Amino acid sequence: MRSMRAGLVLHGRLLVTGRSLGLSPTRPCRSTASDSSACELKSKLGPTGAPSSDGARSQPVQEPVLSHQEEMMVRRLAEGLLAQNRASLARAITLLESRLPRSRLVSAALFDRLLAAQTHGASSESFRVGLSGPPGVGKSSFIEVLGKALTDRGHRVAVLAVDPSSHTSGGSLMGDKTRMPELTRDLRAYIRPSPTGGMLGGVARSTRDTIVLCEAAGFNIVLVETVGVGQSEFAVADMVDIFVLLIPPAGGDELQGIKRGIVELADLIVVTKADGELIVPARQVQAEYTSALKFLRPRWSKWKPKVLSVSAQNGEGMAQLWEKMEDFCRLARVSGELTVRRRNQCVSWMWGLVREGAAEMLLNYPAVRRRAKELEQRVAKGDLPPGVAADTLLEAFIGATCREFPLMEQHVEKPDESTSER
Ligand SMILES: Nc1nc2c(ncn2[C@@H]2O[C@H](COP(=O)(O)OP(=O)(O)OP(=O)(O)O)[C@@H](O)[C@H]2O)c(=O)[nH]1
Repeated sequence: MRSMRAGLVLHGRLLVTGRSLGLSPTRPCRSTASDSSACELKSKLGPTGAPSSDGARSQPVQEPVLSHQEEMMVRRLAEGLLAQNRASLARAITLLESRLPRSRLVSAALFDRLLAAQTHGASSESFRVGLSGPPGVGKSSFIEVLGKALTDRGHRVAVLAVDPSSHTSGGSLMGDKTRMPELTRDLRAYIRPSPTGGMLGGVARSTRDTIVLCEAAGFNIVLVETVGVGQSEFAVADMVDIFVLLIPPAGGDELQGIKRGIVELADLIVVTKADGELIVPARQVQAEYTSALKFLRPRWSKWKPKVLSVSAQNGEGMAQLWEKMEDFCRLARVSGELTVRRRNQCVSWMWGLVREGAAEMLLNYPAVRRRAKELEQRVAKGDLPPGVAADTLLEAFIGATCREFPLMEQHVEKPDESTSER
């Protein structure tokens, strides 16, 4: 606790802005050893934004107290979510995606309430599936068929579509409901595009929290779909239980638009469109990947990545694929590795947000921003080693915060080593 306080004093701005962003003061995280989902509910806030991106000064400290209206909103949303009401889920996600400080405050309170209702117990039963593949590989057709098969078996399926290109192309291609017409009409399914503003690795920071909200609303299978753009696949792989890479039935990674390193992250590789004339090339690609995987170090003690081929057009291979996914889920649960993976993901997500928030905060000081430009140029020319430039920039940041909060300097305490970042 002491070290945490020191951190807050040292970065006085964090204290101020963290509060204005609605870091809930009410309760410490009550995560149990058996389930990291409580922490997921609790660690839902994105990076801080003060001073605001336009360089404006941060708001004065404001007590994160909800108005009566906001309290009512939180209660209604929580009740709606727990009653598996889709409209409440949609509203809760919209609230979560908002970057307005009050909205963050309200959504933090909502997560608090869900935590209090012990909904995290339910999410430990959920299964989070990441799906990625190059454009045109057949993701929507695949999800439509798999999703329908799952809802027919009684599962409740949420599909979160992350399209990192949507903020530049102006619209969310992946959110287009015509892509999965049957699943869109299915009352046991819920499809939602994830916006990409304020991205972490190309994935909306709210995507991860949206998974938790969907689980609270009773969706026991969450499919997170991403197109292979930027670093989005890597970010998605780090927020799911199983990561499935879809590959088209054509040779060569580059030809297929598959990024280096992504194959290593796949727990399952699925060659799509294995029908008609494409059966033979699909089987060839399957064989190529099967032998390539032999040389990779498995990420799980009880699971070796597998390669399958399927056709969304005629349904061939889809049942076997789901069987494999279930095998994976069972093994990962029984071995306890799933719990460990989720916990590690929470921690790494937290640090990712801290890094992103700290960089944002740092650059919001005009003086630091100016210094950064100058240092960048010197580093680019080779006049200054990057490490020295980074230290100089951090010093400029500390100088700026100390100038702003002169009393803070006197209170700077040595951070407790046991809790410092690894
Ligand atoms: N033969 C065959 N074609 C398929 C199959 N699945 C998808 N396709 C075709 O492949 C094309 C792309 O399919 P989509 O499902 O839209 O692929 P996607 O990866 O979602 O594409 P984006 O929306 O561009 O990311 C379409 O013309 C589909 O008809 C399949 O199982 N067999």
